[in-house]
Amino acid sequence: MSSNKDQKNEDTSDSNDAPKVVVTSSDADPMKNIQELLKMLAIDPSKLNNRDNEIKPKNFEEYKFWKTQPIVKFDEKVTTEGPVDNSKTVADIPTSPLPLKAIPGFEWYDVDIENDIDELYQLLNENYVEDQDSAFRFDYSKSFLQWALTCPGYKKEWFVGIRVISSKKLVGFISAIPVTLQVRGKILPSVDINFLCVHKKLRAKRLAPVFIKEITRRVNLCNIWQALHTGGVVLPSPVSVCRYAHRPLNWGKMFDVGFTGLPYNATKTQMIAKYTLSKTTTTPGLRRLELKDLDEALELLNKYQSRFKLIQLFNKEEFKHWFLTIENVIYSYVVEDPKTGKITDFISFYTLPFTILNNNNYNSLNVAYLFYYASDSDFNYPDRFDTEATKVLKKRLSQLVNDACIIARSELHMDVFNALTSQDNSLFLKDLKFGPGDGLLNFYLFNYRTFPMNGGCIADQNYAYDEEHRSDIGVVML
Ligand SMILES: CCCCCCCCCCCCCC(=O)SCCNC(=O)CCNC(=O)[C@H](O)C(C)(C)COP(=O)(O)OP(=O)(O)OC[C@H]1O[C@@H](n2cnc3c(N)ncnc32)[C@H](O)[C@@H]1OP(=O)(O)O
Repeated sequence: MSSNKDQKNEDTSDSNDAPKVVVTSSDADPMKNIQELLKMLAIDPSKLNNRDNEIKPKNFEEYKFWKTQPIVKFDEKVTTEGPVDNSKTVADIPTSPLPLKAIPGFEWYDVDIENDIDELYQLLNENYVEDQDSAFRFDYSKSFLQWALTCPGYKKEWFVGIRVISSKKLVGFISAIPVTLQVRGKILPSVDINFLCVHKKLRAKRLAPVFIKEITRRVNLCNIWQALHTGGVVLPSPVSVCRYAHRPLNWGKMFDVGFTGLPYNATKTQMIAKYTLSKTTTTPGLRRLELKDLDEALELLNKYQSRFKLIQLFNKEEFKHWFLTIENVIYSYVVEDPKTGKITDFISFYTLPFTILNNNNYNSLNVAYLFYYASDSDFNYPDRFDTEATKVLKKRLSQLVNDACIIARSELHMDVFNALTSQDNSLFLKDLKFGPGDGLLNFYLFNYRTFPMNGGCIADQNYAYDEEHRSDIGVVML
Protein backbone atom coordinates (compact mmCIF):
# COMPACT_ATOMS: atom_id res chain seq x y z
CA MET A 1 0.00 0.00 0.00
CA SER A 2 1.22 3.45 -0.86
CA SER A 3 0.12 7.06 -0.62
CA ASN A 4 1.40 10.54 -1.29
CA LYS A 5 0.89 11.64 2.25
CA ASP A 6 4.51 12.29 3.15
CA GLN A 7 4.80 14.73 0.33
CA LYS A 8 3.47 17.82 1.98
CA ASN A 9 6.33 20.04 0.90
CA GLU A 10 6.36 19.26 -2.76
CA ASP A 11 4.07 19.25 -5.69
CA THR A 12 4.02 15.51 -6.18
CA SER A 13 3.53 15.37 -9.91
CA ASP A 14 6.70 17.31 -10.54
CA SER A 15 8.81 15.72 -7.90
CA ASN A 16 10.67 12.47 -7.70
CA ASP A 17 9.95 11.92 -4.04
CA ALA A 18 13.23 13.58 -3.40
CA PRO A 19 14.39 14.81 -0.02
CA LYS A 20 12.35 17.71 1.25
CA VAL A 21 14.38 20.56 -0.13
CA VAL A 22 12.73 23.83 -1.02
CA VAL A 23 12.17 24.12 -4.73
CA THR A 24 11.60 27.71 -5.63
CA SER A 25 9.40 27.41 -8.65
CA SER A 26 6.65 24.93 -9.35
CA ASP A 27 7.78 24.87 -12.96
CA ALA A 28 11.36 23.97 -12.10
CA ASP A 29 12.45 20.35 -12.18
CA PRO A 30 12.88 19.74 -8.46
CA MET A 31 14.97 16.61 -8.92
CA LYS A 32 17.48 18.55 -11.01
CA ASN A 33 17.60 21.33 -8.45
CA ILE A 34 18.09 18.85 -5.66
CA GLN A 35 20.83 17.03 -7.51
CA GLU A 36 22.58 20.34 -8.08
CA LEU A 37 22.14 21.38 -4.48
CA LEU A 38 23.53 18.09 -3.25
CA LYS A 39 26.43 18.32 -5.63
CA MET A 40 27.26 21.71 -4.15
CA LEU A 41 27.08 20.21 -0.69
CA ALA A 42 29.09 17.18 -1.86
CA ILE A 43 26.43 14.75 -0.70
CA ASP A 44 25.81 11.52 -2.58
CA PRO A 45 22.11 11.63 -3.54
CA SER A 46 21.87 7.85 -3.35
CA LYS A 47 22.66 8.00 0.37
CA LEU A 48 19.63 10.15 1.01
CA ASN A 49 16.22 8.65 1.33
CA ASN A 50 13.19 10.32 2.75
CA ARG A 51 10.98 7.26 2.65
CA ASP A 52 11.20 7.03 6.43
CA ASN A 53 8.76 4.17 6.48
CA GLU A 54 10.73 1.89 4.21
CA ILE A 55 11.27 -1.44 5.90
CA LYS A 56 14.97 -2.09 6.07
CA PRO A 57 15.98 -5.65 5.24
CA LYS A 58 17.45 -7.79 7.96
CA ASN A 59 20.64 -9.75 7.47
CA PHE A 60 19.94 -12.96 5.62
CA GLU A 61 20.66 -15.09 8.71
CA GLU A 62 17.94 -13.25 10.64
CA TYR A 63 15.25 -14.55 8.26
CA LYS A 64 14.59 -17.58 10.41
CA PHE A 65 12.00 -18.96 8.03
CA TRP A 66 13.02 -17.61 4.68
CA LYS A 67 16.62 -18.78 5.02
CA THR A 68 15.26 -22.34 4.99
CA GLN A 69 13.39 -21.84 1.72
CA PRO A 70 14.51 -22.27 -1.91
CA ILE A 71 15.15 -18.59 -2.52
CA VAL A 72 18.08 -16.44 -3.62
CA LYS A 73 20.28 -14.84 -0.92
CA PHE A 74 20.66 -11.05 -0.95
CA ASP A 75 24.32 -11.09 -1.96
CA GLU A 76 24.12 -14.14 -4.20
CA LYS A 77 25.50 -13.64 -7.69
CA VAL A 78 23.15 -15.37 -10.09
CA THR A 79 25.11 -17.02 -12.88
CA THR A 80 22.45 -19.29 -14.37
CA GLU A 81 18.70 -18.87 -14.32
CA GLY A 82 16.57 -21.79 -13.17
CA PRO A 83 15.03 -23.55 -10.15
CA VAL A 84 16.86 -23.23 -6.83
CA ASP A 85 15.84 -26.73 -5.75
CA ASN A 86 15.09 -29.20 -8.47
CA SER A 87 15.40 -32.33 -6.41
CA LYS A 88 11.84 -33.11 -5.34
CA THR A 89 9.05 -35.03 -7.01
CA VAL A 90 5.39 -35.27 -6.05
CA ALA A 91 6.15 -38.59 -4.33
CA ASP A 92 8.35 -36.71 -1.82
CA ILE A 93 5.52 -34.42 -0.72
CA PRO A 94 3.48 -35.31 2.40
CA THR A 95 -0.15 -35.94 1.64
CA SER A 96 -1.55 -34.62 4.94
CA PRO A 97 -1.55 -31.02 6.15
CA LEU A 98 1.13 -29.65 8.42
CA PRO A 99 0.22 -30.25 12.06
CA LEU A 100 -1.07 -27.14 13.87
CA LYS A 101 0.44 -28.22 17.19
CA ALA A 102 1.94 -24.81 17.89
CA ILE A 103 -1.51 -23.23 18.06
CA PRO A 104 -3.86 -25.60 19.89
CA GLY A 105 -7.55 -24.90 19.35
CA PHE A 106 -7.16 -24.09 15.64
CA GLU A 107 -7.75 -26.20 12.54
CA TRP A 108 -7.13 -26.06 8.80
CA TYR A 109 -10.17 -25.13 6.77
CA ASP A 110 -10.57 -25.07 2.99
CA VAL A 111 -12.39 -21.83 2.32
CA ASP A 112 -15.36 -22.25 -0.01
CA ILE A 113 -15.28 -19.16 -2.16
CA GLU A 114 -19.06 -19.17 -2.68
CA ASN A 115 -20.36 -20.11 0.76
CA ASP A 116 -17.64 -18.56 2.91
CA ILE A 117 -17.26 -15.31 1.01
CA ASP A 118 -18.76 -13.20 3.82
CA GLU A 119 -16.28 -14.58 6.34
CA LEU A 120 -13.32 -14.20 4.02
CA TYR A 121 -14.37 -10.66 3.19
CA GLN A 122 -14.65 -9.81 6.88
CA LEU A 123 -11.23 -11.27 7.73
CA LEU A 124 -9.54 -9.26 5.00
CA ASN A 125 -11.61 -6.13 5.51
CA GLU A 126 -10.54 -6.00 9.15
CA ASN A 127 -7.03 -7.44 9.01
CA TYR A 128 -5.45 -7.14 5.55
CA VAL A 129 -2.78 -4.73 4.28
CA GLU A 130 -2.63 -1.23 5.76
CA ASP A 131 -0.32 1.67 5.09
CA GLN A 132 2.45 2.40 7.59
CA ASP A 133 0.35 4.89 9.56
CA SER A 134 -2.73 2.64 9.66
CA ALA A 135 -4.75 5.35 7.94
CA PHE A 136 -5.95 3.16 5.04
CA ARG A 137 -6.64 -0.56 4.58
CA PHE A 138 -7.38 -2.47 1.38
CA ASP A 139 -11.07 -3.25 1.09
CA TYR A 140 -11.27 -5.97 -1.56
CA SER A 141 -14.97 -6.42 -2.30
CA LYS A 142 -16.65 -9.84 -2.31
CA SER A 143 -17.11 -9.79 -6.06
CA PHE A 144 -13.46 -8.76 -6.49
CA LEU A 145 -12.29 -11.68 -4.35
CA GLN A 146 -14.44 -14.10 -6.33
CA TRP A 147 -13.01 -12.76 -9.57
CA ALA A 148 -9.44 -12.80 -8.28
CA LEU A 149 -9.64 -16.35 -6.96
CA THR A 150 -11.86 -18.29 -9.34
CA CYS A 151 -9.82 -18.00 -12.53
CA PRO A 152 -9.81 -20.94 -14.94
CA GLY A 153 -8.15 -23.97 -13.36
CA TYR A 154 -8.52 -22.71 -9.78
CA LYS A 155 -8.43 -25.30 -7.04
CA LYS A 156 -10.58 -25.18 -3.93
CA GLU A 157 -7.82 -26.71 -1.83
CA TRP A 158 -5.58 -23.73 -2.63
CA PHE A 159 -7.82 -21.39 -0.61
CA VAL A 160 -6.34 -22.27 2.73
CA GLY A 161 -7.86 -21.03 5.96
CA ILE A 162 -7.22 -21.54 9.64
CA ARG A 163 -10.18 -21.26 11.96
CA VAL A 164 -10.94 -21.58 15.66
CA ILE A 165 -12.20 -25.12 16.29
CA SER A 166 -14.83 -24.08 18.87
CA SER A 167 -16.33 -21.03 17.15
CA LYS A 168 -15.37 -21.87 13.53
CA LYS A 169 -14.21 -18.25 13.15
CA LEU A 170 -11.82 -17.76 10.24
CA VAL A 171 -8.60 -16.19 11.55
CA GLY A 172 -6.13 -16.63 8.71
CA PHE A 173 -5.94 -17.21 4.97
CA ILE A 174 -3.60 -17.71 2.04
CA SER A 175 -4.43 -18.39 -1.61
CA ALA A 176 -2.79 -19.75 -4.72
CA ILE A 177 -4.12 -19.53 -8.24
CA PRO A 178 -2.62 -21.26 -11.28
CA VAL A 179 -0.68 -19.08 -13.71
CA THR A 180 1.66 -19.71 -16.58
CA LEU A 181 4.66 -17.45 -16.16
CA GLN A 182 7.26 -16.68 -18.75
CA VAL A 183 10.61 -15.65 -17.36
CA ARG A 184 13.02 -14.43 -20.03
CA GLY A 185 11.38 -16.69 -22.55
CA LYS A 186 11.21 -19.77 -20.31
CA ILE A 187 7.69 -20.99 -19.61
CA LEU A 188 7.01 -21.97 -15.99
CA PRO A 189 3.77 -23.53 -14.75
CA SER A 190 3.40 -21.61 -11.49
CA VAL A 191 1.04 -20.10 -8.98
CA ASP A 192 0.37 -16.55 -7.82
CA ILE A 193 0.28 -16.38 -4.04
CA ASN A 194 -1.92 -13.65 -2.60
CA PHE A 195 -4.17 -12.61 0.28
CA LEU A 196 -1.94 -13.98 3.03
CA CYS A 197 -3.62 -12.67 6.14
CA VAL A 198 -3.40 -13.46 9.84
CA HIS A 199 -5.91 -11.97 12.27
CA LYS A 200 -4.39 -9.04 14.19
CA LYS A 201 -4.73 -10.91 17.48
CA LEU A 202 -2.64 -13.82 16.17
CA ARG A 203 0.28 -11.83 14.80
CA ALA A 204 3.95 -12.54 15.52
CA LYS A 205 3.21 -16.16 16.39
CA ARG A 206 4.99 -17.58 13.32
CA LEU A 207 1.71 -18.46 11.62
CA ALA A 208 2.78 -16.93 8.31
CA PRO A 209 5.51 -19.57 7.79
CA VAL A 210 2.95 -22.27 8.60
CA PHE A 211 0.61 -20.90 5.92
CA ILE A 212 3.43 -20.62 3.41
CA LYS A 213 4.65 -24.17 4.04
CA GLU A 214 1.13 -25.56 3.79
CA ILE A 215 0.30 -23.78 0.54
CA THR A 216 3.68 -24.89 -0.84
CA ARG A 217 2.82 -28.48 0.03
CA ARG A 218 -0.58 -28.27 -1.64
CA VAL A 219 0.83 -26.67 -4.77
CA ASN A 220 3.76 -29.09 -4.93
CA LEU A 221 1.29 -31.99 -4.77
CA CYS A 222 0.04 -30.73 -8.15
CA ASN A 223 3.60 -30.91 -9.50
CA ILE A 224 4.07 -27.14 -9.48
CA TRP A 225 7.34 -25.89 -8.01
CA GLN A 226 7.47 -22.16 -8.72
CA ALA A 227 5.43 -19.21 -7.45
CA LEU A 228 5.16 -15.48 -7.94
CA HIS A 229 4.36 -13.16 -5.07
CA THR A 230 4.68 -9.47 -4.30
CA GLY A 231 4.79 -7.38 -1.18
CA GLY A 232 6.00 -4.21 0.45
CA VAL A 233 8.04 -6.33 2.85
CA VAL A 234 11.69 -6.98 1.97
CA LEU A 235 12.52 -10.67 1.81
CA PRO A 236 15.38 -12.56 0.23
CA SER A 237 15.46 -11.64 -2.63
CA PRO A 238 13.37 -9.42 -4.92
CA VAL A 239 13.62 -10.07 -8.64
CA SER A 240 12.62 -6.46 -9.12
CA VAL A 241 11.29 -3.46 -7.24
CA CYS A 242 8.61 -1.15 -8.62
CA ARG A 243 7.32 2.07 -7.17
CA TYR A 244 3.70 3.08 -6.76
CA ALA A 245 2.50 6.26 -8.45
CA HIS A 246 -0.77 8.06 -7.83
CA ARG A 247 -2.78 10.24 -10.19
CA PRO A 248 -5.22 12.29 -8.12
CA LEU A 249 -8.68 12.37 -9.68
CA ASN A 250 -10.43 13.98 -6.72
CA TRP A 251 -7.61 15.94 -5.15
CA GLY A 252 -9.86 17.67 -2.60
CA LYS A 253 -10.98 14.38 -1.06
CA MET A 254 -7.47 12.91 -1.20
CA PHE A 255 -6.23 15.91 0.74
CA ASP A 256 -9.10 15.79 3.24
CA VAL A 257 -8.47 12.14 4.06
CA GLY A 258 -4.71 12.64 4.37
CA PHE A 259 -3.75 10.63 1.28
CA THR A 260 -1.87 13.56 -0.17
CA GLY A 261 -0.39 16.78 1.17
CA LEU A 262 -0.58 20.39 0.05
CA PRO A 263 2.71 21.46 -1.52
CA TYR A 264 4.18 24.52 0.19
CA ASN A 265 4.02 26.49 -3.03
CA ALA A 266 0.38 25.88 -3.97
CA THR A 267 -3.16 26.55 -2.81
CA LYS A 268 -5.93 23.97 -2.61
CA THR A 269 -7.74 25.68 -5.47
CA GLN A 270 -4.64 25.47 -7.64
CA MET A 271 -4.21 21.78 -6.84
CA ILE A 272 -7.83 20.97 -7.64
CA ALA A 273 -7.53 22.87 -10.93
CA LYS A 274 -4.27 21.15 -11.74
CA TYR A 275 -5.79 17.68 -11.46
CA THR A 276 -9.12 18.43 -13.11
CA LEU A 277 -9.60 16.28 -16.18
CA SER A 278 -11.86 16.86 -19.15
CA LYS A 279 -15.16 14.97 -18.95
CA THR A 280 -14.87 13.12 -22.25
CA THR A 281 -12.27 10.79 -23.67
CA THR A 282 -10.25 11.75 -26.73
CA THR A 283 -9.28 8.51 -28.47
CA PRO A 284 -11.51 7.81 -31.49
CA GLY A 285 -12.85 4.26 -31.41
CA LEU A 286 -12.32 3.72 -27.67
CA ARG A 287 -15.01 1.39 -26.30
CA ARG A 288 -15.57 -1.43 -23.85
CA LEU A 289 -13.98 -4.81 -24.61
CA GLU A 290 -16.67 -7.17 -25.86
CA LEU A 291 -16.90 -10.93 -26.32
CA LYS A 292 -16.36 -10.57 -30.06
CA ASP A 293 -12.99 -8.85 -29.44
CA LEU A 294 -11.41 -11.59 -27.36
CA ASP A 295 -9.23 -13.20 -30.05
CA GLU A 296 -7.95 -9.99 -31.50
CA ALA A 297 -7.39 -8.24 -28.18
CA LEU A 298 -5.59 -11.28 -26.76
CA GLU A 299 -3.32 -11.47 -29.79
CA LEU A 300 -2.50 -7.79 -29.39
CA LEU A 301 -1.82 -8.20 -25.68
CA ASN A 302 0.39 -11.24 -26.20
CA LYS A 303 2.42 -9.44 -28.83
CA TYR A 304 2.86 -6.39 -26.62
CA GLN A 305 3.69 -8.43 -23.53
CA SER A 306 6.48 -10.29 -25.32
CA ARG A 307 8.71 -7.23 -24.77
CA PHE A 308 8.86 -7.80 -21.00
CA LYS A 309 11.05 -10.32 -19.19
CA LEU A 310 8.57 -11.46 -16.55
CA ILE A 311 5.06 -12.00 -17.85
CA GLN A 312 1.95 -14.07 -17.32
CA LEU A 313 0.70 -15.89 -20.41
CA PHE A 314 -3.05 -15.89 -20.95
CA ASN A 315 -5.04 -18.33 -23.04
CA LYS A 316 -8.42 -17.28 -24.40
CA GLU A 317 -10.39 -18.64 -21.48
CA GLU A 318 -8.12 -16.87 -19.02
CA PHE A 319 -8.20 -13.65 -21.01
CA LYS A 320 -11.98 -13.74 -20.93
CA HIS A 321 -12.01 -14.31 -17.19
CA TRP A 322 -9.47 -11.62 -16.37
CA PHE A 323 -10.61 -8.89 -18.72
CA LEU A 324 -14.32 -8.89 -19.53
CA THR A 325 -15.77 -6.03 -17.55
CA ILE A 326 -17.35 -6.80 -14.19
CA GLU A 327 -18.85 -3.68 -12.68
CA ASN A 328 -16.95 -2.41 -9.64
CA VAL A 329 -14.18 -4.94 -10.25
CA ILE A 330 -12.49 -4.87 -13.65
CA TYR A 331 -12.92 -2.57 -16.64
CA SER A 332 -11.40 -3.19 -20.06
CA TYR A 333 -11.45 -1.12 -23.24
CA VAL A 334 -10.21 -1.49 -26.76
CA VAL A 335 -9.54 1.04 -29.47
CA GLU A 336 -11.16 -0.03 -32.71
CA ASP A 337 -9.69 1.90 -35.60
CA PRO A 338 -12.72 3.72 -37.03
CA LYS A 339 -11.42 3.22 -40.60
CA THR A 340 -10.14 -0.35 -40.60
CA GLY A 341 -12.09 -1.88 -37.70
CA LYS A 342 -8.81 -3.26 -36.39
CA ILE A 343 -8.14 -3.28 -32.67
CA THR A 344 -5.06 -1.17 -32.17
CA ASP A 345 -5.02 -0.72 -28.42
CA PHE A 346 -6.24 -2.33 -25.23
CA ILE A 347 -6.37 -1.01 -21.69
CA SER A 348 -7.74 -2.31 -18.41
CA PHE A 349 -7.92 -1.24 -14.80
CA TYR A 350 -9.41 -2.69 -11.66
CA THR A 351 -11.07 -0.97 -8.75
CA LEU A 352 -9.96 -1.62 -5.18
CA PRO A 353 -11.34 0.71 -2.54
CA PHE A 354 -9.41 1.61 0.60
CA THR A 355 -11.17 1.73 3.93
CA ILE A 356 -10.32 5.09 5.48
CA LEU A 357 -9.62 4.49 9.14
CA ASN A 358 -10.40 7.16 11.72
CA ASN A 359 -11.84 9.90 9.52
CA ASN A 360 -15.08 11.58 10.53
CA ASN A 361 -16.16 12.60 7.05
CA TYR A 362 -15.19 9.71 4.81
CA ASN A 363 -14.96 5.96 5.23
CA SER A 364 -13.87 4.88 1.76
CA LEU A 365 -11.47 6.02 -0.96
CA ASN A 366 -12.30 4.87 -4.48
CA VAL A 367 -9.11 3.64 -6.09
CA ALA A 368 -8.52 2.44 -9.65
CA TYR A 369 -5.37 0.46 -10.48
CA LEU A 370 -3.87 0.26 -13.92
CA PHE A 371 -3.87 -3.39 -15.01
CA TYR A 372 -2.72 -4.69 -18.41
CA TYR A 373 -2.60 -2.70 -21.63
CA ALA A 374 -1.23 -2.99 -25.15
CA SER A 375 -0.74 -0.80 -28.17
CA ASP A 376 0.44 -1.62 -31.65
CA SER A 377 1.93 1.84 -32.09
CA ASP A 378 5.60 0.83 -31.83
CA PHE A 379 5.29 -2.64 -33.41
CA ASN A 380 6.82 -1.52 -36.69
CA TYR A 381 10.04 -0.29 -35.16
CA PRO A 382 12.82 -2.87 -35.00
CA ASP A 383 14.11 -1.29 -31.77
CA ARG A 384 11.39 -0.13 -29.40
CA PHE A 385 13.92 1.98 -27.48
CA ASP A 386 14.73 3.99 -30.60
CA THR A 387 13.89 7.70 -30.19
CA GLU A 388 11.05 7.74 -32.69
CA ALA A 389 9.49 4.49 -31.42
CA THR A 390 9.67 5.79 -27.87
CA LYS A 391 8.05 9.06 -28.87
CA VAL A 392 5.21 7.32 -30.69
CA LEU A 393 4.48 4.88 -27.87
CA LYS A 394 4.77 7.55 -25.21
CA LYS A 395 2.23 9.70 -27.02
CA ARG A 396 -0.17 6.83 -27.54
CA LEU A 397 0.05 5.45 -24.01
CA SER A 398 -0.32 8.93 -22.55
CA GLN A 399 -3.54 9.40 -24.48
CA LEU A 400 -4.83 5.94 -23.60
CA VAL A 401 -4.07 6.15 -19.89
CA ASN A 402 -5.40 9.69 -19.72
CA ASP A 403 -8.65 8.41 -21.21
CA ALA A 404 -8.70 5.61 -18.63
CA CYS A 405 -8.32 8.27 -15.92
CA ILE A 406 -11.20 10.25 -17.45
CA ILE A 407 -13.46 7.19 -17.46
CA ALA A 408 -12.41 6.34 -13.91
CA ARG A 409 -13.29 9.84 -12.77
CA SER A 410 -16.33 10.78 -14.85
CA GLU A 411 -18.11 7.44 -15.10
CA LEU A 412 -16.92 5.53 -12.07
CA HIS A 413 -16.30 8.31 -9.54
CA MET A 414 -12.83 7.10 -8.61
CA ASP A 415 -10.77 9.36 -6.34
CA VAL A 416 -7.31 8.27 -7.44
CA PHE A 417 -5.75 6.23 -10.23
CA ASN A 418 -2.75 4.15 -9.15
CA ALA A 419 -0.07 2.60 -11.28
CA LEU A 420 3.29 1.00 -10.70
CA THR A 421 6.51 1.80 -12.52
CA SER A 422 6.21 -1.65 -14.16
CA GLN A 423 5.55 -2.28 -17.89
CA ASP A 424 6.16 0.83 -20.02
CA ASN A 425 4.51 3.04 -17.39
CA SER A 426 7.51 5.25 -16.73
CA LEU A 427 6.95 6.72 -20.21
CA PHE A 428 3.73 8.48 -19.20
CA LEU A 429 3.64 8.74 -15.40
CA LYS A 430 5.19 12.17 -15.11
CA ASP A 431 3.34 13.77 -18.02
CA LEU A 432 0.01 12.47 -16.76
CA LYS A 433 0.65 13.85 -13.27
CA PHE A 434 1.09 10.57 -11.45
CA GLY A 435 2.95 11.59 -8.30
CA PRO A 436 5.49 9.15 -6.87
CA GLY A 437 4.09 7.36 -3.83
CA ASP A 438 5.78 6.36 -0.61
CA GLY A 439 5.38 2.65 -1.35
CA LEU A 440 7.58 0.18 -3.19
CA LEU A 441 6.41 -3.22 -4.41
CA ASN A 442 8.89 -6.10 -4.41
CA PHE A 443 8.44 -8.94 -6.90
CA TYR A 444 9.52 -12.41 -5.78
CA LEU A 445 9.90 -15.72 -7.57
CA PHE A 446 9.81 -18.70 -5.25
CA ASN A 447 12.28 -21.46 -6.16
CA TYR A 448 13.61 -19.70 -9.23
CA ARG A 449 16.87 -17.85 -9.78
CA THR A 450 16.85 -14.99 -12.26
CA PHE A 451 19.08 -12.12 -13.12
CA PRO A 452 17.70 -8.87 -11.71
CA MET A 453 15.06 -7.06 -13.74
CA ASN A 454 14.37 -3.34 -14.16
CA GLY A 455 11.46 -2.10 -12.13
CA GLY A 456 11.02 1.17 -14.00
CA CYS A 457 12.51 3.21 -11.17
CA ILE A 458 16.08 3.99 -10.18
CA ALA A 459 17.03 2.84 -6.69
CA ASP A 460 20.15 5.02 -6.63
CA GLN A 461 18.10 8.08 -7.45
CA ASN A 462 15.53 7.71 -4.74
CA TYR A 463 13.40 5.48 -6.97
CA ALA A 464 12.83 8.16 -9.61
CA TYR A 465 10.86 7.01 -12.66
CA ASP A 466 13.23 5.35 -15.14
CA GLU A 467 11.98 6.57 -18.47
CA GLU A 468 15.11 5.49 -20.28
CA HIS A 469 15.07 1.78 -19.39
CA ARG A 470 11.39 1.41 -18.44
CA SER A 471 10.62 -1.91 -16.75
CA ASP A 472 11.15 -5.58 -17.51
CA ILE A 473 8.17 -6.45 -15.32
CA GLY A 474 5.13 -7.20 -17.44
CA VAL A 475 3.07 -8.97 -14.82
CA VAL A 476 0.49 -7.23 -12.63
CA MET A 477 -0.59 -8.75 -9.31
CA LEU A 478 -3.89 -7.85 -7.69
C1 LIG B 1 5.62 -23.52 -5.32
C2 LIG B 1 4.57 -22.93 -4.46
C3 LIG B 1 5.14 -21.94 -3.47
C4 LIG B 1 4.08 -21.22 -2.76
C5 LIG B 1 4.65 -20.26 -1.69
C6 LIG B 1 5.46 -19.11 -2.30
C7 LIG B 1 5.85 -18.09 -1.23
C8 LIG B 1 4.68 -17.23 -0.79
C9 LIG B 1 5.09 -16.23 0.25
C10 LIG B 1 3.91 -15.44 0.78
C11 LIG B 1 3.46 -14.38 -0.18
C12 LIG B 1 2.32 -13.57 0.35
C13 LIG B 1 1.84 -12.55 -0.64
C14 LIG B 1 0.82 -11.65 0.05
O1 LIG B 1 -0.27 -12.03 0.32
S1 LIG B 1 1.35 -10.06 0.43
C15 LIG B 1 0.17 -9.52 1.64
C16 LIG B 1 0.60 -9.89 3.02
N1 LIG B 1 -0.45 -9.63 3.98
C17 LIG B 1 -0.50 -8.55 4.77
O2 LIG B 1 0.38 -7.72 4.78
C18 LIG B 1 -1.76 -8.44 5.62
C19 LIG B 1 -1.50 -7.89 6.99
N2 LIG B 1 -0.47 -8.66 7.67
C20 LIG B 1 -0.64 -9.91 8.12
O3 LIG B 1 -1.69 -10.52 8.01
C21 LIG B 1 0.56 -10.54 8.79
O4 LIG B 1 1.43 -9.53 9.22
C22 LIG B 1 1.31 -11.52 7.86
C23 LIG B 1 0.44 -12.73 7.58
C24 LIG B 1 1.73 -10.87 6.57
C25 LIG B 1 2.58 -12.00 8.58
O5 LIG B 1 2.23 -12.55 9.80
P1 LIG B 1 2.91 -12.06 11.16
O6 LIG B 1 3.18 -10.63 11.04
O7 LIG B 1 2.07 -12.51 12.28
O8 LIG B 1 4.34 -12.80 11.16
P2 LIG B 1 4.62 -14.31 11.64
O9 LIG B 1 5.16 -14.30 13.03
O10 LIG B 1 3.45 -15.16 11.41
O11 LIG B 1 5.76 -14.75 10.62
C26 LIG B 1 6.95 -14.02 10.49
C27 LIG B 1 7.65 -14.53 9.25
O12 LIG B 1 6.83 -14.27 8.11
C28 LIG B 1 7.55 -13.49 7.18
N3 LIG B 1 6.62 -12.58 6.50
C29 LIG B 1 5.96 -11.54 7.02
N4 LIG B 1 5.20 -10.95 6.09
C30 LIG B 1 5.38 -11.65 4.96
C31 LIG B 1 4.88 -11.53 3.64
N5 LIG B 1 4.04 -10.54 3.30
N6 LIG B 1 5.26 -12.41 2.72
C32 LIG B 1 6.11 -13.39 3.03
N7 LIG B 1 6.64 -13.55 4.26
C33 LIG B 1 6.27 -12.68 5.21
C34 LIG B 1 8.54 -12.74 8.01
O13 LIG B 1 9.62 -12.28 7.20
C35 LIG B 1 8.94 -13.78 9.00
O14 LIG B 1 9.82 -14.71 8.40
P3 LIG B 1 11.41 -14.63 8.73
O15 LIG B 1 11.80 -13.20 8.51
O16 LIG B 1 11.58 -15.02 10.17
O17 LIG B 1 12.08 -15.57 7.79
